Amino acid sequence: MRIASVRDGVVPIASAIANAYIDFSKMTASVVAVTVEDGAGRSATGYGFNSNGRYAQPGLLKERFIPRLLETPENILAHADGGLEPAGAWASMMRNEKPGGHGDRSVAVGVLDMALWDAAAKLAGKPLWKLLADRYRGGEADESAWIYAAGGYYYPGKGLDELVAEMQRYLDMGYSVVKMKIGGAPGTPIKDALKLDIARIEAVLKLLGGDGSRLCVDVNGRFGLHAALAYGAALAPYRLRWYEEPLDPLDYATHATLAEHYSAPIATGENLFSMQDCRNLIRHGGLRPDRDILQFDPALSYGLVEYIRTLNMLQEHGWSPRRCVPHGGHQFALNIAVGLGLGGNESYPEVFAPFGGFADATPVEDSRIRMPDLPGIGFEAKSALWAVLKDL
Ligand SMILES: O=C([O-])CC(=O)C(=O)O
Ligand SMILES: [Mg+2]
Repeated sequence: MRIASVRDGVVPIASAIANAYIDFSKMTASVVAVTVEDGAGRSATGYGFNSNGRYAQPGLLKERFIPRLLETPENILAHADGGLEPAGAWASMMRNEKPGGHGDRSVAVGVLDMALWDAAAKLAGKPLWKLLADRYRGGEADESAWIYAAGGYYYPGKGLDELVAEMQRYLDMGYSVVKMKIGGAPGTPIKDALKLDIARIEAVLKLLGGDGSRLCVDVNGRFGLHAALAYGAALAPYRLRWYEEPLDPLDYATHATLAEHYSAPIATGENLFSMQDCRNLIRHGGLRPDRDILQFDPALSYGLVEYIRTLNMLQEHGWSPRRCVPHGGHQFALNIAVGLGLGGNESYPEVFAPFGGFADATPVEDSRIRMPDLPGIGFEAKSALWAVLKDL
């Protein structure tokens, strides 16, 4: 087993949308293609990319992680089942990297890790979800994944009518749970934002028949404790599906205080990039394993090799993998959700194209989706994404 070649590029995913913390006017993604030869005459090319929210990492890839990946000793790339073991490549990429301070290097490694898993599944002639179920769950995969439609961004000129029309489109596509941004009406102080957001939330809830369990709201880490508590008190009567990233993602103590005062589900974790950071959230964030949602995104956080460490850590702390619903709306996390039995996956029906969204011929029914039976992650079955990746 040998890493034969690695190619990388940068593509734009810029758009005019904004959340409470950033706009996406200059957002980019790294894309990579990794070709692996198995020494028995077979080769496979896997593809990877980073999900939205962090930028492309061409410098880190070219200077450190691609050269180290190409130097991976052949003997650590073999899995006991005869296939490719991405953990060997991961160890090689992380040689001479100190612990802590995960920053953007976890994004660069995550992009390559995704491509390695795509190649591993293609070499095995199986979809990734099946390879994962075979390697880690005695062959047992879920039949489908729960997904929800994430959107509700701030956008120039977007008012209540446009917001409700957007959510209606998601319902028409087969989603029954939707997510919208709050806490960030452009140029609005947080005290005025609450009034505006309650009007936005009530407009969407009306569309959802008043059922709070069908609506998630996302603050993108903008609030301090005071605003998070004030919003929490206002949101509590609606019994929302979840209240996402209310606080700075690394400020665990404030999460613990919020969780004492807000009893409905809290979701967070899309900006935690290592098992160790996730463990600190679990140890110190006061989150509740019977209701809260963990959104660690393998594409941003050193990939699936690290995500498996995170799932093991969660198990040691009494958390079920069903509490995990990864951020990022990509096919990689969707395969992981079905193969490893997570609680579901995010979906972006209208934003972050072509990286958001799933295989073309997989309809959403009652917020659930089935997986195509195609070797690898399934990028080739998503035409808009494949049009970008095939040029690598
Ligand atoms: O707006 C973003 O940065 C993406 C996000 O939080 C999400 O999908 O939950
Ligand atoms: Mg979010």
